[in-house]
Amino acid sequence: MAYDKIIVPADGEKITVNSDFSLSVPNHPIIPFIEGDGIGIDITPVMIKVINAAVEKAYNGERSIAWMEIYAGEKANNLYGGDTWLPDETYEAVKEFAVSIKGPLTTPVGGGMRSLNVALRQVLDLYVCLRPIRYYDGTPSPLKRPDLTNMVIFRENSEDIYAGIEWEEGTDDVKKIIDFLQKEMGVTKIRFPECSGIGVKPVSRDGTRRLVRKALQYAIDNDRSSVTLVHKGNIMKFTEGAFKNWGYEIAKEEFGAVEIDGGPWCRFKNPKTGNEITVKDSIADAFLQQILLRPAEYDVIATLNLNGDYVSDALAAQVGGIGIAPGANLSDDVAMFEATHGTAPKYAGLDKVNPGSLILSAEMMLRHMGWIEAADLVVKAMSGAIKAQTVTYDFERLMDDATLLSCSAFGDAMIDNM
Ligand SMILES: NC(=O)C1=CN([C@@H]2O[C@H](COP(=O)(O)OP(=O)(O)OC[C@H]3O[C@@H](n4cnc5c(N)ncnc54)[C@H](OP(=O)(O)O)[C@@H]3O)[C@@H](O)[C@H]2O)C=CC1
Ligand SMILES: O=C(O)CCC(=O)C(=O)O
Ligand SMILES: [Mg+2]
Repeated sequence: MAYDKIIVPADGEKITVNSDFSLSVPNHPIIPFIEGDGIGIDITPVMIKVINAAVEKAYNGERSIAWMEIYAGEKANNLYGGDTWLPDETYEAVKEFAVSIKGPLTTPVGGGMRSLNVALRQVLDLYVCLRPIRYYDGTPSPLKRPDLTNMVIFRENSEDIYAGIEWEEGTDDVKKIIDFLQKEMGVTKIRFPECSGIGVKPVSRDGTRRLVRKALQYAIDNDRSSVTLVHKGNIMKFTEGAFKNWGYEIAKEEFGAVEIDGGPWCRFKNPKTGNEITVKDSIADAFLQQILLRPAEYDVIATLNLNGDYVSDALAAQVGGIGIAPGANLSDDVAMFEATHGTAPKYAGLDKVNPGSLILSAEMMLRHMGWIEAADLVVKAMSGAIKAQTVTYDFERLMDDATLLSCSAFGDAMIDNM
């Protein structure tokens, strides 16, 4: 495809996706990246420097990444003009090059444009938001035993209230919807119909099944002991409650799970290891206290979009905060990696924040590409820098004798620890 503002590096090659969705990764793959708004300007260059160092060290120069900048958010609007926050060619590049990484993008609250982050996920149908949560020794945490938190979140990424179907209070449209609900659907429980906004929450059987299928398969491939379906199905019966039912349904239908003690919990044998995998569920409010009090009882988590958003930041806090919380947005053939945190605007351009979340997202990207040796070096570097207590402000303020580093100096400390 011919691009307008995107410059495709001449010294790189495309990653291709095979018919079984495995990747063919050349030695010099082109990886598109979005710098991101706010602290994107601080963390993205540091991520690139650390990843380049890990790849160079792991493969002695035989492999390298050809980074290709693509645009979204403020930078896209400045470059393309005409209110272009997410150019079509950005979507095209993410699809064409199969593996990419992005910094955070700003979303205004209460009005203005809808989330660019969500748009990327929905337009490209990146239906899994994968967010692993693990503890690095020496990281400051509010828990006595943060090492017991080791979970992997599968957050549904394409539906739920993130579909953005809502009508603003006071508009003709919301009046029409409220009229319809009252007159045609027999709804009597809108407490203040004259001054309500209305939102719609679509949750589907197909959307749930494809997400839970990925979570169950992940548990098999990684020899994990349980998958917990997190929902608020006691209140939202036909969306969150249905998510729970459809989750159990696919575990039984496709993975051969059988109910334990009359259900609904069920269990199946991991076909690769012979170990048991328990499929269980938890109501979201209780789950949020369970993960603090009994984290060891939870492993792989499958949940809806909004719950997954809340649970991601909450779990990240247990093991050091969103400064080191990585993630990926995945379809069957496209992978876009991104940090769990946002643009943290008050810190933008200060060379202050923790680049760890984006660097660990890139670590997931290397693993996805099969560049395991480089990924392992990134993990070693992160562990080493934290153990040496050479850390950014977010950790330093919670540690006794740590050395405070800037964002870029932390990247250098990681490289020193490879
Ligand atoms: N995927 C994405 O692109 C996302 C985008 N957003 C968007 O980002 C904007 C800001 O959102 P906001 O709610 O403030 O959430 P943020 O995640 O941007 O920041 C909240 C707080 O988290 C801490 N934090 C965030 N990033 C880091 C980091 N790299 N290192 C250390 N600490 C960090 C800071 O805490 P402290 O103040 O204690 O130092 C910060 O004030 C909004 O427009 C939102 O929509 C939000 C989430 C994801
Ligand atoms: O899109 C946004 O602005 C917020 C997204 C978010 O919080 C997340 O993906 O965790
Ligand atoms: Mg979030």
